[in-house]
Amino acid sequence: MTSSIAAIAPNGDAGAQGTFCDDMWQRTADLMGAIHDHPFNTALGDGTLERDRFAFYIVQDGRYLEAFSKALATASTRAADPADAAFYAQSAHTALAAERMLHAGYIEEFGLGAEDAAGIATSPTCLAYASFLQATALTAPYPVLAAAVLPCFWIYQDVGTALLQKAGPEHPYQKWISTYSDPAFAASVEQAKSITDRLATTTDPATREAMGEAYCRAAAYEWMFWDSAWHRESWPTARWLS
Ligand SMILES: Cc1ncc(C[n+]2csc(CCO)c2C)c(N)n1
Repeated sequence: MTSSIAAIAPNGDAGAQGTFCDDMWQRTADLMGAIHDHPFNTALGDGTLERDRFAFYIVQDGRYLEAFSKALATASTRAADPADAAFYAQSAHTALAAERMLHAGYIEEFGLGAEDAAGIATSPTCLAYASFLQATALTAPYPVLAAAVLPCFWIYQDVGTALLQKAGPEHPYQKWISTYSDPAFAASVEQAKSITDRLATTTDPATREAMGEAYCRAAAYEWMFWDSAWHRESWPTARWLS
């Protein structure tokens, strides 16, 4: 099964039998395998991930979370259903409050001061993913925005629960793993999925197709985000302009 964006069937035909989420899970099956097998995640799982790589990831992720939280806040303002609006507003808060607390703990543990972190440029991949989400939030139909934010929830739960199977209590990145394998987080993933499924069934075929593209694009960015942290991605232009 290919997971390329080009493989999305016109008018979402491939998903005619299943829910939108089932359809997306199938289309991204190969990509999900690559995310689980990525050296960043295998090293994160067996506890051998170098601190510098994790620190780079944490700093980039802090920037990502600021942008992602704004995209969620925008989803809240655009949701017609008050329960959906409350869910996205709550998630916008969680992204900044709970997850950034996790980040602040690691930044302190790594001895990275605010100035050290400020000296690390936002990576091309982090900026691209954040910009994609914010552009989608402001210019795409609301169901497309719901699809674009879904991989962030769903993929982290999938990776977090897989890592939990491998990690013992003494694991160096235990707090990160517990955040994303927590049953309370699983409940929020279910809610994000059910909102998106409902929107997919009530929207027109062209919008449903655009939802599929947005989901796949965001899922691709999730792989790229791990990969950019593994390589500590920098700007190729950094020697001329910093
Ligand atoms: C690149 C990247 N993708 C997804 C997450 C996970 N995440 C970020 S905000 C949020 C929803 C509200 O808590 C979730 C699940 C992350 N940290 N970094």
